[in-house]
Amino acid sequence: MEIEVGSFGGGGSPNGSTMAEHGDGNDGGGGGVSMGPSPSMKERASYLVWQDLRVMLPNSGDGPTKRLLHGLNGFAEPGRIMAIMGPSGSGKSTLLDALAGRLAKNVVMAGDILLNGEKKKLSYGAVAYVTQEDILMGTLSVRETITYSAHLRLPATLTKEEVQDTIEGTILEMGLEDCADRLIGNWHLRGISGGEKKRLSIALEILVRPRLLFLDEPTSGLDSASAFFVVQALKSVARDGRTVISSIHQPSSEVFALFDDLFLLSGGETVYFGEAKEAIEFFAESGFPCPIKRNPSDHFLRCINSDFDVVTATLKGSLRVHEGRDESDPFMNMGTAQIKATLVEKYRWSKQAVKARAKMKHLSAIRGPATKATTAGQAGWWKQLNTLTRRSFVNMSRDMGYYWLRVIIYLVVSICVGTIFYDVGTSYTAILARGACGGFITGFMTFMSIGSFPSFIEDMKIFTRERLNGYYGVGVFILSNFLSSFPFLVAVSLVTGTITWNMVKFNHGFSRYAFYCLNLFGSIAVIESCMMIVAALVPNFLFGLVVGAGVLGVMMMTSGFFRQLPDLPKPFWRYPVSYINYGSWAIQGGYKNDLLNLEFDGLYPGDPKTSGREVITKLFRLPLTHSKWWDLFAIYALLVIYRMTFFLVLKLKEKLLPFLQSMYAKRTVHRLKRRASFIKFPSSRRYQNLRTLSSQEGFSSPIP
Ligand SMILES: Nc1ncnc2c1ncn2[C@@H]1O[C@H](COP(=O)(O)OP(=O)(O)OP(=O)(O)O)[C@@H](O)[C@H]1O
Repeated sequence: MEIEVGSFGGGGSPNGSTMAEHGDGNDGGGGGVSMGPSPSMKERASYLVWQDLRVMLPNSGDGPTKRLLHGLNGFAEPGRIMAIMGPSGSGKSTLLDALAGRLAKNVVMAGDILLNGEKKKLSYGAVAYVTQEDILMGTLSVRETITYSAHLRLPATLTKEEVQDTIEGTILEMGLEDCADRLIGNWHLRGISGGEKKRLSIALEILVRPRLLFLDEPTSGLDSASAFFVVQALKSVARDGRTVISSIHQPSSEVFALFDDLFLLSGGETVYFGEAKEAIEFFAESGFPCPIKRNPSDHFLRCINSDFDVVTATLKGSLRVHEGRDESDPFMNMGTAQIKATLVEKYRWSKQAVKARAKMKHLSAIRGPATKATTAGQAGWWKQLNTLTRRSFVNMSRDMGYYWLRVIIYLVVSICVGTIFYDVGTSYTAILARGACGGFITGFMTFMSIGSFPSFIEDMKIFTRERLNGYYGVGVFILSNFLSSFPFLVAVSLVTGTITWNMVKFNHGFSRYAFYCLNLFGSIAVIESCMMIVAALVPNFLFGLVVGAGVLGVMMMTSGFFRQLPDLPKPFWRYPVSYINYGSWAIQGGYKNDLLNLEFDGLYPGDPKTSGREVITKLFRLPLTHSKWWDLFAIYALLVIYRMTFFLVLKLKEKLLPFLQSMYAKRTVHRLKRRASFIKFPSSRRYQNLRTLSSQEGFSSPIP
């Protein structure tokens, strides 16, 4: 039997707990009276059912496969909010990630996930996911953050007023009106509180009214009042007809009372799944009643957290425990492993499990609107580019560490260079001085771009979060990043170029000055791109800095200043490294720009003058077969190539890793299947061992 979404309000559910009938969980117009969900709720309704969901960590060797989730069954309904609870390491995040299609690449998933009756794996942009860490731009205010997000994701067909209404409505819904105009805050700006940040993270995800909302421990690190506020806000999101699933760690009793459903996990197994308020009854019936004054969630976790075994074992030897020992306390007489095993077994035959199985069967037959990406590609490409560029520019201009600090340092170092090489002249010794000064400016001064690395890392974090939620494409991000940084790079190049040019008194003429600044700009822009690639590949602050510095060091050494280009070892260093190194082109172009029509004094008075041409070809051993403009062109071509490489790196990270993941998964499954077929007709000697192995790996075994 197939049932249309929304057609169940009249009591088609086996246990009568459909969305329309949860008085506290819907606002379908009836305030708890069974009037059925509103049309908009019907459109948004998402029923998620998971059957025999297993997640395994395959062992590449012959060791056993670690099972992270053991054949879990469950469902989530619109209008309700579900808590996934369990001790640390019990598999909460793994379950959440499996349902949201965000599992790590190194694990294998089996089983079915049905969304409105259709078997599918949710992926990028299909659902909203709020991560544990709040990844936000600290330089923006709450309203600005939501506004930029709205312009990035809301359909272009909406009018300005409608967009504004959505923004203000979301701010109100998440209770952010008091802090709407405050900055979020970063290392040098005091900003909003942790609870407000979390509500802002949720606001960003509910902006486009997703049908399914996943949250990974949204209350961690918050005090009880903030945690209550956050979950209360989630409850109102669910009441709007959305399906909300959240992992949660040790909620207070007030917070726990807000959840409609509870999925209790221990060691990847279901300890309890059903209505949250029935869990107390289940535990009591299983022989582990919750003491009157204890927070139910604390009690549940106390029962199944094996870490307590260690604590109890330690305390058992101490006087305190002997004196106050209560033999009737099950925790003193049973280990948590035993309690957990009892609960898992009892749950299997409990009335809650029977009810859940019937409900799953019913929900699996529901057919609703197909799930499409909630967010991706809704705003037009140009609008996304415009919005991202503006947002990134505002961030760069407000973040002291992004460019301003660098502009100041460039200014100071330029003055230092200008005073050290002041009016360098055309004496014999000036040949070396001009070469060294040019080498320093194109080599070391551009090296200082590494100072932006921490900001790049932050940018990459925001990109990753937004990309995973399907906000925009890789190309838009890369282009907007370059466009927003453009004015700052121009400023840095002009400041450095103007000061050093005038103080050192390089070869005069406006076109030479323009070339000098363009050379500097191109070099800095290439280094920025190079650093972005490093930030994408090594998204760790310290390692990234080390790798970035190493790459730039190699570029400096192969630019032709420390070791002349013809002397570089031909394989590798000369070809191709020096050719893909902006520095070698920058130095060649810079020397041609400065030296070509100059004449230098001889070593001793009366010695013939040395032409700039001779200096370039004989002393610096650089070819004059192409003009300085070709050198400049090569730098800008490298800039395009580096940006394209950045694009490819991001794309490969996004596409290649899942591909390798599925290849690896297939290989592992194939290996396990081969073993399973091998045990079809086992010799009696091996029978018992293989049976154990097969059941350990979680694959249905042909062995009876
Ligand atoms: N991608 C992975 N690779 C290796 N091990 C993993 C992976 N994902 C999860 N695990 C392991 O699976 C177990 C469950 O991890 P998970 O993060 O789901 O637990 P959790 O209940 O969310 O814990 P916490 O509350 O501490 O976040 C842990 O032992 C963890 O080390």
